[in-house]
Amino acid sequence: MRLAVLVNPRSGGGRGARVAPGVVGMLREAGHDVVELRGSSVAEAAALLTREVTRPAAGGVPVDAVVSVGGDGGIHVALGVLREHAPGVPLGILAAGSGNDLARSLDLPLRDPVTQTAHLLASLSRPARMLDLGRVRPLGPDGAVDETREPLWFLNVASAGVDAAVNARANAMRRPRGKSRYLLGLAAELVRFRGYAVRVVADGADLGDCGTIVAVGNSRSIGGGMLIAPAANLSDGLLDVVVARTVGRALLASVFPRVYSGSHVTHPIVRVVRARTVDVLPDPDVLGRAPAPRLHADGEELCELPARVDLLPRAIPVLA
Ligand SMILES: Nc1ncnc2c1ncn2[C@@H]1O[C@H](COP(=O)(O)OP(=O)(O)OP(=O)(O)O)[C@@H](O)[C@H]1O
Repeated sequence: MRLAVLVNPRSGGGRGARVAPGVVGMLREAGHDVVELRGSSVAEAAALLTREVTRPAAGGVPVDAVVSVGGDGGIHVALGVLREHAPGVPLGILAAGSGNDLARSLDLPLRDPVTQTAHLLASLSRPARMLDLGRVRPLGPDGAVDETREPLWFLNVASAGVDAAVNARANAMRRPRGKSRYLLGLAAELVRFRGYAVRVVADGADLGDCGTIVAVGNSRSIGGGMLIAPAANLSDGLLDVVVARTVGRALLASVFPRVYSGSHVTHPIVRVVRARTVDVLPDPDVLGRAPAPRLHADGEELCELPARVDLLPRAIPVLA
């Protein structure tokens, strides 16, 4: 098979760069024709992959699968290119990031690159799993989808509550690497927490003040295994919407750690609903809350509010 391997050298504090040569070597030894792509930025990586997957149109050799060596951000880049230029080409995942939440949800091996590559090789001979693809579209002032903007894609969880604010903080940090960034970000956010002015409408039902947690889950975890939407299923055609109303700092500090195990969903301030279409809207700041954070997903910033989140059911083939 011809495989395009997109390496994110920055992922996992350099783990992507370290494991890539061994991964590519094993794939070649197994008889695959591998082209390794390494950009120094997201834009460069996307351009390299676009060139590779659009070669067939110019009479070149078609790519049979794209493999992301990186974290959820690396997968996000590959996903955007595949969606736009080669929607039928399956995506393989070699988890080499800090959080690796999609790989966790798919029960892929996370640690030893030899085991990971062996798993990837085996998955190449099985039919791909068709996963629901999360779509985010900014809304215009009239409340309708702004058709002048391109849709944004995600596989894990789209958020606009405390988890998005923590994500924004973690992304802005240069150090430490890995999961402890999220903890530091959480501590910094908790100190000044006063709720966010955000409201959620799920399949037409207004869920009201959602000033603490707004998580729209296609899959279940964020931040390296925090089970924010513990019952989310990647191929059920539905979004698991997990929200919590505005609460004080002390209550938030006692409830939020339960996200690690997923047991927050049984707390009275938390509501979970399943929906197909979810509008995340700025709320008038009547309670002295902070402006809502921008919508984040797969560890990346997506767009400002208001925005509509929905799914394309079983739209993305993934090797798992
Ligand atoms: N192919 C790429 N080449 C260069 N930079 C990339 C590429 N893909 C993503 N990036 C950038 O690198 C950052 C980190 O990527 P990634 O998410 O893969 O690693 P991580 O943050 O260590 O893992 P995780 O998201 O699973 O916690 C992304 O936020 C993005 O800005």
